[in-house]
Amino acid sequence: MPLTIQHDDLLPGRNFIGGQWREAQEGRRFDVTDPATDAVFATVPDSGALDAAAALEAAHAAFASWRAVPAKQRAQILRRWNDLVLAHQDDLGRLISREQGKPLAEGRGEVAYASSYVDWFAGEATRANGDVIPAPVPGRRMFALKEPVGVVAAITPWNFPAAMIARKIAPALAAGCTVVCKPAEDTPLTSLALVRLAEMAGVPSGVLNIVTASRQRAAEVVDVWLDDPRVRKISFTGSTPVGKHLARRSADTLKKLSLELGGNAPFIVFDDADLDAAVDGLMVAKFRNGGQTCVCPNRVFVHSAVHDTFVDKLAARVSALKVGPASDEASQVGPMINARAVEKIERHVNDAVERGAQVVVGGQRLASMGSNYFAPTLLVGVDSSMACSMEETFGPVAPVTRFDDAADVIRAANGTPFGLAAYFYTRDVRRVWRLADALECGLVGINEGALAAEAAPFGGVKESGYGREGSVHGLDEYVHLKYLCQGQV
Ligand SMILES: NC(=O)c1ccc[n+]([C@@H]2O[C@H](COP(=O)([O-])OP(=O)(O)OC[C@H]3O[C@@H](n4cnc5c(N)ncnc54)[C@H](O)[C@@H]3O)[C@@H](O)[C@H]2O)c1
Ligand SMILES: O=C[C@H](O)CS(=O)(=O)O
Repeated sequence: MPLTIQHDDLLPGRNFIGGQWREAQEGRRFDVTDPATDAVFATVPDSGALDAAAALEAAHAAFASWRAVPAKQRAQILRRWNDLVLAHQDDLGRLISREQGKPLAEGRGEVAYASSYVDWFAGEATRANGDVIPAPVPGRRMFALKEPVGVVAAITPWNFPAAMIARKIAPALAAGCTVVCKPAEDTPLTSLALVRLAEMAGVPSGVLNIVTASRQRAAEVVDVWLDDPRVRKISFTGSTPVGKHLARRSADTLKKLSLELGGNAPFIVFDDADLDAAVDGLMVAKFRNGGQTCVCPNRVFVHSAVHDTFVDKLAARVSALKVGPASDEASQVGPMINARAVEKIERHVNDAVERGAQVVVGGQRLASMGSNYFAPTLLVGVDSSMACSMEETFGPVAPVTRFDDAADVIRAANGTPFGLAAYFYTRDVRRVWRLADALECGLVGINEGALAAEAAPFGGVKESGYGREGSVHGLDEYVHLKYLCQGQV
């Protein structure tokens, strides 16, 4: 099925600054490619410092009036945005699949997922309650108010181009903040389409601004925002090295930061687990988006007593996965995002094999399909010395390690600088709580492979970052508390 868009006005192809669709001031553009074919199918502005500064001016100018808009009205605008997102679910799903490569069902599913955050934060806008504090001394009244922090810079990755934008922009607007956004260079079109729908929903001029830039110019754009004291918050999802750079560079102006960074999730199968459920959970968690998800299991630990049975069941499922372009409705695993991604996956598999792992399924590129395809892969005999155990592979590779002792596997699971997600399967209720306490991470799947939900707090610990998106805590990332103390009462 061709991934064509029915509504051309979803493809503005320009930056949105101060309520106007504009070319980059230096007039440059860069290519957007279809990862299924490597064909260029669109171009967008290759912005620089001038565009970043203009977006910031617009956001700063709009802040005073936007924060004064009653919360109920901000919520209504967000709801209109959400209605438009859902009304364009098919087009947006096709756009995501076209520029990101995920199967069409996942593209459509991501639109619904993105929408769930807009809907959620429309509700949260009206519940940004403060506190009335019992005064410890007579003659005083004490209050804590929630105030929007100011201009927010949102910097997003390519793997969930709609959901990551929604998860940042919706709470920022709900709180009364204005936004400058730089989407990932691999997937700018979905972000521009969402901003176009926000414009149609009535988000006022200057409140939401977006500038696109190539990989080479991303830092030039973001540095303008990092260095300017008027940007009060950076909300970033992406790799840990870039997250650390943002934290360092924004230190001089002491901005508030949310950093949703890389993971290295363990997936542990105990000897008393329901093995069919564990295989189901691993398939969902590992192969969603071709393994390019920050919460994907990156290390699979299986108890020796069930190892061979589990591996046999898993091998049958992995070999049955249908790889293909998103334009084929039957595809379950699409192309990887780009050549760099495939090179990393190949390096991890080759390194594992050289160090003694065995390939049970897959293990190589699918070059006949295109340059960005890698076969769904199952490795056994993996150990902690291998690159695939230490670094996030971000691809369709399930590396299995055998274990015998619960204390050892907890140590191994925690033996990484990262701490985003972890999963385990067991029927022992005491073990459930021991593991839930012991695992060093922000999200735990207990006999469950699908974790994310707008109502849940999403975020990591250690070098997976800090801050939480979604849930009743998500809005707090975009407000500060102001304490009022009234005397002579
Ligand atoms: N924790 C989470 O919620 C979460 C969610 C999705 C992705 N991720 C992580 O993101 C990574 C994959 O995404 P990616 O490759 O797009 O990450 P990335 O860090 O390379 O890029 C993310 C964004 O940062 C921008 N960027 C790159 N270099 C920059 C610089 N020097 N200064 C300013 N901005 C810069 C990019 O243009 C892009 O918009 C993985 O590690 C994945 O785990 C984490
Ligand atoms: O890649 C990271 C995500 O945050 C995706 S999800 O929220 O887990 O769907």
